[in-house]
Amino acid sequence: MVDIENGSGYLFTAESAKGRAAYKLYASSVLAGILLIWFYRATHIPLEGRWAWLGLFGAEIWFGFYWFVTQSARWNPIYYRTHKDKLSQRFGAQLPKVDIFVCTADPFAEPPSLVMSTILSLMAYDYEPEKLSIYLSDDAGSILTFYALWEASCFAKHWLPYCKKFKMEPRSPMAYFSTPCKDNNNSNYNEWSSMKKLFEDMTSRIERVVSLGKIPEEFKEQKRVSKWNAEMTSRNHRPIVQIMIDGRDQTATDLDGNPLPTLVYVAREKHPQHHHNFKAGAMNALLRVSSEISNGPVILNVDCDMYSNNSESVRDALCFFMDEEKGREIAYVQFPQNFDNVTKNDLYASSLKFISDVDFHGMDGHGGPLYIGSGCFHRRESLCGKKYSEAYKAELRGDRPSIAQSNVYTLEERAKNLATCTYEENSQWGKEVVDEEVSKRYENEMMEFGSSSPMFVILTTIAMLNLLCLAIGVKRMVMDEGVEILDSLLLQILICGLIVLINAPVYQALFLRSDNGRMPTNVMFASAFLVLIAYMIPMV
Ligand SMILES: O=c1ccn([C@@H]2O[C@H](COP(=O)(O)OP(=O)(O)O[C@H]3O[C@H](CO)[C@@H](O)[C@H](O)[C@H]3O)[C@@H](O)[C@H]2O)c(=O)[nH]1
Ligand SMILES: [Mn+2]
Repeated sequence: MVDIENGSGYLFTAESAKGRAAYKLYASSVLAGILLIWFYRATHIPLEGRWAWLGLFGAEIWFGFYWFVTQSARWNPIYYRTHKDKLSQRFGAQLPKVDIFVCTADPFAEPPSLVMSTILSLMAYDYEPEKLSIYLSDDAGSILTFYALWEASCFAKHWLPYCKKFKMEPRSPMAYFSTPCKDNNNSNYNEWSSMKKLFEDMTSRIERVVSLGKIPEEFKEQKRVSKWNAEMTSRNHRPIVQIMIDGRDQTATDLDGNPLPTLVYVAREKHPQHHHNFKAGAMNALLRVSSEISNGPVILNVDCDMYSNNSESVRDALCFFMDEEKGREIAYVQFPQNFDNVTKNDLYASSLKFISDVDFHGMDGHGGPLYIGSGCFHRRESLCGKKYSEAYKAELRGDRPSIAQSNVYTLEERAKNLATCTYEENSQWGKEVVDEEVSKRYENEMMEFGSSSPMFVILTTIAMLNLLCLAIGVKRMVMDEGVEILDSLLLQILICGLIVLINAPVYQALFLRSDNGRMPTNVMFASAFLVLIAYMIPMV
């Protein structure tokens, strides 16, 4: 997508990874190895055991092909660097509006207190608040989440000035207050602890409301909650669009008198007869609703369980979109995802470290990786079906003519009509409830096998077969033939030993564990049967 340029006028530059010669040397040695194996195989066709030969050769060709394909994502990793200083110099107050979509679906599986920290991390972006609009899509249509959003909009009046003053990261209050105050200055510390207190009070109010399942009476009276009634359920209700903070409102300011970003609550219509298409359906509704209210030409989408850990992300993304030379070739700018809740050794490699540190940079050398669903900035046009053409000149400068000249009520009414479910049907949306024991095992880095899956049968069969072979090999060495056996079988025994070593968690799950995450008995029997067959084949 982008050439490697160092030109001083660019808003972003791409750099090739360092140490490529060493990598290429290494890759060549692997390639030589693969070719030698193929050569050996092709020139050593046995008279007997042709099937085994064919199987091995097939596997080796397949491996070689697989290895070759993966090189495309390793060969030329690209690292981008943005020049945000130039962005401000060049565009000043002419930067575009940005609409941010946060999706939530269930106030019990995705606690509103957590979702609000996500919202606050986005409201606190280092970007003109007049140009930011944050939409919370609530697929549960829950008044509890609505209440939480109102709490967050009040807390934002304290939080945004605090972020501005201390320029700290991350700006998710939950993440920020999870570590002790690093400031030794007394008055800063006092400010920190009173802010923390405010935040904790808000969180406990939200949590209380969620656990009681109903909102306080005084809130009911003051706020416009007439849209909720006793009949509505999360699966069957009219669309709700409520502008919580209207960015155009001169009186909507934080404690320092600075404007606040626009904040909108959206619950698209749900009806049992229409499929709602999960997050994709929510995103479509948000696209339409936001086009009526703010119509920002740049859209960021964030899952409610992911906060933004860098307040400059908007400016970073705009460096790509607004680059005069290359910007028009870029439809979306994606940020890597990091996870806080992985264990020390990341038992399941769930932090996607390898993908985001290696593969994605590798794919950047070929036009960029695929969209991973969250933490991604899109041009609105690219989501609305606009086709790329060479002649296209991206126009993101300045404010677009806004449709939104009307008052809040008219706007909400118009937006509501865009959030109906003409083509969305009801469907089961649920999340697995996390079992206490399962999470304890996860904390202790014990792998979860519990369910009987064909994958575990294969795994167990290979593990048991190798254990058996190792045992037989060792027995022959100790009891029968002595160490001479190593002359012919050293490599086999070594490989067997290695496989046994890496399968330690499997043996543990098979023979030593008694918790529910152990290997199911039927998997053990199926594998034992397969091992027996494999063991007997040479005898017939
Ligand atoms: O009916 C629904 C279902 C889900 N969501 C939201 O969609 C997001 C993603 O759902 P989650 O359960 O967190 O799925 P993950 O597997 O964690 O998400 C990954 O995979 C999804 C695609 O399967 C992508 O959309 C996500 O961005 C990506 O992070 C969350 O914010 C949900 O609240 C809705 O808004 N409506
Ligand atoms: Mn998620």
